[in-house]
Amino acid sequence: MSTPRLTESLVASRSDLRHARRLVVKIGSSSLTTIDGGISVDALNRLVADLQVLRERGTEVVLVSSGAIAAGLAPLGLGSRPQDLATQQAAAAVGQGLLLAHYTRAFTQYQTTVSQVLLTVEDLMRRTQYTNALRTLEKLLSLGAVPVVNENDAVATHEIRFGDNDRLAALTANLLRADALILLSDVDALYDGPPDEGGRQVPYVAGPEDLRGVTLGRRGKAGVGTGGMVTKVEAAQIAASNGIPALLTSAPNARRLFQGEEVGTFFGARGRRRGARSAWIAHLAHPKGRLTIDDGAIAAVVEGRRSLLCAGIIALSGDFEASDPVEITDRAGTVRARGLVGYSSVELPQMLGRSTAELGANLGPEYERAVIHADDIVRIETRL
Ligand SMILES: Nc1ncnc2c1ncn2[C@@H]1O[C@H](COP(=O)(O)OP(=O)(O)O)[C@@H](O)[C@H]1O
Ligand SMILES: N[C@@H](CCC(=O)OP(=O)(O)O)C(=O)O
Repeated sequence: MSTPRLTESLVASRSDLRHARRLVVKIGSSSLTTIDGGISVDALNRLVADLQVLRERGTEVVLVSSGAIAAGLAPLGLGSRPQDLATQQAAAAVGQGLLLAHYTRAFTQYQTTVSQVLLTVEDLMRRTQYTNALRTLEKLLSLGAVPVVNENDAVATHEIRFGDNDRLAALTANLLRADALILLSDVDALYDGPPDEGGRQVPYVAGPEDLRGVTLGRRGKAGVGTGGMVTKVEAAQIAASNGIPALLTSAPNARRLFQGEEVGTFFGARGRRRGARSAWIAHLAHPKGRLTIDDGAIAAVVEGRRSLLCAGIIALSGDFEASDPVEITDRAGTVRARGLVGYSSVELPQMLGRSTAELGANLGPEYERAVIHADDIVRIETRL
């Protein structure tokens, strides 16, 4: 696998987009569909032409495209987006191939090869699978192919599916250490309230404090998208908190955005750029258990970035093995960090509250290790 790209993002403002080495661009169903719910070949061709502008100036592009379910509706004689999972999956299974055929045709005009990468959350939750996904995507990019990513809807279940492709795109941007995440929707920017009810544009979001007065709607007027603005802002926040700026605008504005014009909403990157592994711990790994720790341990682990020692653990729950991901909560139950635990849930109860020296003396020197090493802990920003 190639070396993780830990250098800072090259994108600090819209005008820096021209210098981006790698961008993850996500387009939602509402931007790819016609009024009757089918795929709009014109919209898709326009997007591909815009992405080609990026590629021609040397930017690697990964496209996260929704639209499989929409593309499958007409061939199956379905009038509108189905509500039940089985029919959605059937529509996606029919539509995904058609969607990719449209992309293949559109990119072929520019002699560009496309590839299809279908992911489930499971793929990114298990470390070996996420490493494989990363390696495949890196290889595709190095070979000059454009990865077109979507959720593997046909096999995903409610329990394991990504909330939506906005989140999938943010996680893909993290995985690939992109310079920015671009979210293209049917709305030209984030508004401080529903745009059709007089909301005003928010051009810049520096952090969660800028979102305090903002009302986010769930479903767009087109009715074909799944997440509305809530999931877009969550995705932007995931990226930004991992050092990757995010830009939100409408698909027709993409060209102007790529040229550095002041369109859309820019979510400034905060915090340190995390390696793919830290991002995995923070956002993907499915926690197998929970450790509740006291105030002193919160200060050491969350604020002081030190390892978690046994003496600070008040309670634990769950069934986990050594090296499994667990959540670290404070006394109030708020998740403050995640980490890869060094002991199993069978070993830990007898160790609780004891000092490292005591553990070494009573259980042997192999128990003198921290419960979670500082390198395996990722702090979680308090959610919106
Ligand atoms: N505060 C807000 N700012 C901008 N758009 C909003 C806001 N609240 C709700 N929306 C709606 O969110 C919609 C975009 O979400 P969605 O339909 O899921 O798009 P996509 O298919 O691109 O994922 C917009 O059409 C807009 O009407
Ligand atoms: N994977 C699904 C789309 C899921 C989704 O998040 O849709 P959207 O909110 O329109 O980006 C599909 O291809 O139809």
